[in-house]
Amino acid sequence: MSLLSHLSAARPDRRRPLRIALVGWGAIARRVTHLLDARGRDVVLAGVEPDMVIEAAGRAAVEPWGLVALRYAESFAVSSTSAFCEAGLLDRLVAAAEAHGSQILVPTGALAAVDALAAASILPLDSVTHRIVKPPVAWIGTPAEEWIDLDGLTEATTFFEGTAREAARLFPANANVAVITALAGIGLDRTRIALVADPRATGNGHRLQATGAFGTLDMSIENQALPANPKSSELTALALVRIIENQRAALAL
Ligand SMILES: NC(=O)C1=CN([C@@H]2O[C@H](COP(=O)(O)OP(=O)(O)OC[C@H]3O[C@@H](n4cnc5c(N)ncnc54)[C@H](OP(=O)(O)O)[C@@H]3O)[C@@H](O)[C@H]2O)C=CC1
Ligand SMILES: O=C([O-])CC(=O)C(=O)O
Repeated sequence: MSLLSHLSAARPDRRRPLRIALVGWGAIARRVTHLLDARGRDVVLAGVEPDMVIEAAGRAAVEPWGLVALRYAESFAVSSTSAFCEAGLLDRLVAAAEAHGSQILVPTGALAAVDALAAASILPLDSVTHRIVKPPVAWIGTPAEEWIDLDGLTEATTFFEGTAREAARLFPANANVAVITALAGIGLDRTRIALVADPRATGNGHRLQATGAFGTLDMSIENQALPANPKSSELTALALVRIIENQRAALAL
């Protein structure tokens, strides 16, 4: 076999439909399935032998499903990135990916400018801050309920300031993005997070600011929430669709 034909036999055939398996059947998974269906791309939901396993379930699902997925599939995409605030969990998944030649994918989720932050982190970064603003309804069922009067708020109120690790530990359903910021930039313990309840907010807002040798970054995004879950943004589902479609695209963006 010539070197060229050997190389071409080794790479995945992107003309073959992508077989995906979804873990979780909530707001994000349903929206992703609907969008993929509506766009008519060559993606097949597969119960067995998937190429890609996509977690859109919850923190508890990440390690058990990740370990199985990384053994049998090419890639495992994680939505509940707050799981990575648990010491050692990400290391165990990375070890599994290395052992089996598979890959952990961290979709950009509800966030923008993650690519720029990750590129910027090749040179030293001085600071990274991330402010998450959501309407009071999105903070129901979280510790915010005990710290502030969510029903009686008349103005935007910051109820948490701390590290990305602590934000993800305390707010698993609202601060997955804090971990994405941290992984792209300066880590869970140096990334500063502010969490805000704003009675005037109509969606979920993120402001990411970073300084370093690359220059400065200041990104704001106002996301529509998913109707089925006000804690989760539409962009999270869209980012998953993008990463899924990119697996087979001739032009990946
Ligand atoms: N990375 C990011 O930017 C973002 C990440 N997220 C995260 O993505 C995940 C999915 O969000 P969303 O769809 O809105 O959440 P939903 O609550 O709408 O849906 C979660 C689904 O996962 C199922 N589920 C929960 N735990 C497990 C488990 N251990 N194993 C298998 N299935 C499980 C639930 O089943 P049942 O109903 O039976 O409990 C439900 O079907 C959440 O963890 C959320 O925090 C959300 C927004 C942004
Ligand atoms: O959807 C969002 O805006 C962010 C979110 O819930 C999360 O990171 O968990």
